[in-house]
Amino acid sequence: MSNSLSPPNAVPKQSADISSLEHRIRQLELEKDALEQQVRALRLEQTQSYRTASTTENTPEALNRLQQVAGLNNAEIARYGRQLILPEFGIQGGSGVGRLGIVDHDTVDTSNLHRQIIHNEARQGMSKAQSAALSIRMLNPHCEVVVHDLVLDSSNAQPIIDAYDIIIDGTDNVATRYLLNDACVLGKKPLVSGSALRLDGQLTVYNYRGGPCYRCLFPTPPPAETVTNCSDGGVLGVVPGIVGCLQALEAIKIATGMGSQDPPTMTLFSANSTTLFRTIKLRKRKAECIVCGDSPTVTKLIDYVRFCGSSATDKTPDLFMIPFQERLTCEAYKAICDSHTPHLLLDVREKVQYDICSLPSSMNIPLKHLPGQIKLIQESLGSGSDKPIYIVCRRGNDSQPAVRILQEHGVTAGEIKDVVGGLEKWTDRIDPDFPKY
Ligand SMILES: Nc1ncnc2c1ncn2[C@@H]1O[C@H](COP(=O)(O)OP(=O)(O)OP(=O)(O)O)[C@@H](O)[C@H]1O
Repeated sequence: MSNSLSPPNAVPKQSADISSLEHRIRQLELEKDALEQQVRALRLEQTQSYRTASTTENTPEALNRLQQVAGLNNAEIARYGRQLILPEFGIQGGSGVGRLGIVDHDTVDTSNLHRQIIHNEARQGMSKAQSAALSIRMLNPHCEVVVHDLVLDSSNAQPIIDAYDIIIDGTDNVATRYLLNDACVLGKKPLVSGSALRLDGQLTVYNYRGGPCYRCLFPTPPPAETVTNCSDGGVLGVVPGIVGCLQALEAIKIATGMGSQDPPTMTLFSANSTTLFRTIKLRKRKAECIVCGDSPTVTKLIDYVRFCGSSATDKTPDLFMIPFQERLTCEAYKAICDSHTPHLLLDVREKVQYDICSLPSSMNIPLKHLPGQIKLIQESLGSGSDKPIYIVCRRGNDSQPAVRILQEHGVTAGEIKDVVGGLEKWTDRIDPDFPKY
């Protein structure tokens, strides 16, 4: 006998199952909202109790108690006093970060000094991780700093990530960003991610309190040739400083239990905009994300250089698109110039870089404009010409796709080759007076 509340026509079993599951999901979502509200209320209570505790903290007894509870000595209390008396920090918040780990494989370069103020003039050529550790110890000899002077990759990342509570990403390549994301999801660590380019910066906290991970936002890596870093695109010195301070702030808030942005947010900074900051709300890809979603398929670290099709270091690219023997060394190009062999030298850097310095008789067409300028190139060469085209860029990265673009557009030339190592190698090997920037 049918229930009087049932619809007149019986619903097929599968649809009934789906709708009851959907009903259950809605119930669970309501329960989740209620629990999140409870957590927020408890956090508020906690902050208020810190506040009450710290109102009595000006007495010697209270300072003694603070010293015992937080394990701080008098010198540290004197040093951090201004922060300890903040109601939002109180005793627990004041006890600081126990251990800082620094990962970097690179050495300090002159071009780093306008923005990476943890290094200085005298440290050029020194390991960046060592130099940063030195500066931190000079600021506070009690701080424990661990130096990881290495390229972080899938063979070594997980144990390093697992040894820390919060991970801060300031790297400059997508392969390492995906690596860090996956290692943080697998190791259940919040990832405070920051980036800066030209006049703009970005800040996001990933994988924190059920929020999205980097792959929720960027499920697939961008094509390698569309990614620009500071060395190619430039950066205003203060911008990474602003982003770095925001990253430090989020890390401190997470460490002290104040919590991070809620709901999860991407903060965009633009030195060129009148408001400077704007924010975008982020959502987790609950079902679809292959790392942090409902049915993850990435359960261990993969080869991120292959996955992204781009190198994890911008100094020694290890993914050449064109085999070395099909390219031209600086020495070979110098010989061509010395023998006055007719050719077209194409410089595919951005115009601002070309204006800083360029090789004689070169023609400047930035890589991104190349497909639209094929006719001009062919005209400069003379149609049906067997004159060769040589292509140069800053470091020998952009010149490779440029060769491919000309080949794909059917440019007829004697040969089309690019110069290995670009103008940087030209300075190192051929002309030390040619500016390096
Ligand atoms: N996989 C990695 N392992 C270790 N360090 C990394 C890794 N990927 C990036 N880094 C480091 O991240 C830092 C990023 O800093 P930044 O973007 O200013 O680039 P840079 O290499 O210092 O400068 P430039 O690109 O202008 O030469 C660099 O010091 C780089 O060595």
